[in-house]
Amino acid sequence: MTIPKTSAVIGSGTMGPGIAALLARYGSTVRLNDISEEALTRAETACSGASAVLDQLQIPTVPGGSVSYELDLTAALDGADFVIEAVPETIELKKSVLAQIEAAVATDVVIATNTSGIPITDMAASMAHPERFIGMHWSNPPHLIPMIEVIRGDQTSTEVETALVEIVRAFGYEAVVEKEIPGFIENRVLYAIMRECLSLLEQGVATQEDLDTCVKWGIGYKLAVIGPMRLLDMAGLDIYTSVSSYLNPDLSKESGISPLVRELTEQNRLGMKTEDGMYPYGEGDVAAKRADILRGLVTVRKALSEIKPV
Ligand SMILES: NC(=O)c1ccc[n+]([C@@H]2O[C@H](COP(=O)([O-])OP(=O)(O)OC[C@H]3O[C@@H](n4cnc5c(N)ncnc54)[C@H](O)[C@@H]3O)[C@@H](O)[C@H]2O)c1
Ligand SMILES: Cc1ncc(CO)c(C(=O)O)c1O
Repeated sequence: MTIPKTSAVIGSGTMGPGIAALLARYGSTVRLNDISEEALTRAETACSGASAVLDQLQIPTVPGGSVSYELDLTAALDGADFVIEAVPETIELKKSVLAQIEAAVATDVVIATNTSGIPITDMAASMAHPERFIGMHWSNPPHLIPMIEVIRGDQTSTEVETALVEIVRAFGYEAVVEKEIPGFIENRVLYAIMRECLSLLEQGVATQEDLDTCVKWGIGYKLAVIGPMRLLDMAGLDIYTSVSSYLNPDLSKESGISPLVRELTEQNRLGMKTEDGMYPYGEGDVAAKRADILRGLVTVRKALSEIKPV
């Protein structure tokens, strides 16, 4: 299966609209569903914005694609060849939505979940046809970040995995999770980085600004061109052995929530969504930062697409 003729995206919050816009760009007829009419209204603006970004990336429009906004789940799923679930990250809700989806589609329709890290096998436990269920973990913003993790559950069929990899390759890069583990690959690496950064901040080793500068212009810049495994070869495994022998025992072993994040969350200082978090945001700052982030991601994506993979 390359790009499915008819797709349904269930959940139209942060992730759903960008996913829908990308599938439509590649020619799929997409129905975007949500329980909230307000979310669907916002989604129209979000999809237009995502489509404009795809224009900036000069992603060609495959004829026939579209996004429609459907409050009724059954109508959204009617005739769908492919379904992506993108509702909030609680397994109980996801299981409930998956049951509703299964009741409305043919038994061979591939159902993918955009979960950030809940084991696929656990989610599939209550499904009638778990063989057609698979993890498809997009990264935010989904229409810009071309890497998508593909995660089998214990009962996911090989055919479904192959079909999903083919879909991802039509517009991006797949990273196949060979052994199911919470957080898969991307978020385990990201959360290890976040844990260490938060630990350094809490210890007073660095400020937010210097942490961001160090990671962006030191590690992030380098890792955008050289993956960590290639970097090991470039640095030399002997260097890694020497440094990790004293450094690994000293890295953060925080197994709970960062005390600083817990404190900020309890104060409802959640970040851009509350205009205060790791950084304060004045009037208009959030919209400006989001625009700067999009511009930066487009510029870097264009540059990366012009270099020979290392
Ligand atoms: N936000 C991210 O950075 C990100 C990145 C990758 C993956 N994810 C994962 O994607 C999923 C969605 O995340 P999000 O950030 O878009 O969440 P979100 O809270 O922004 O959006 C979820 C949407 O689902 C809707 N919804 C709730 N119950 C529903 C139902 N029964 N049927 C239909 N819609 C329903 C909500 O109204 C909301 O609009 C989660 O599993 C999350 O972990 C999030
Ligand atoms: C902090 C954080 N947590 C989860 C995800 C995706 O599952 C992201 C992301 O996609 O950027 C993230 O930043």
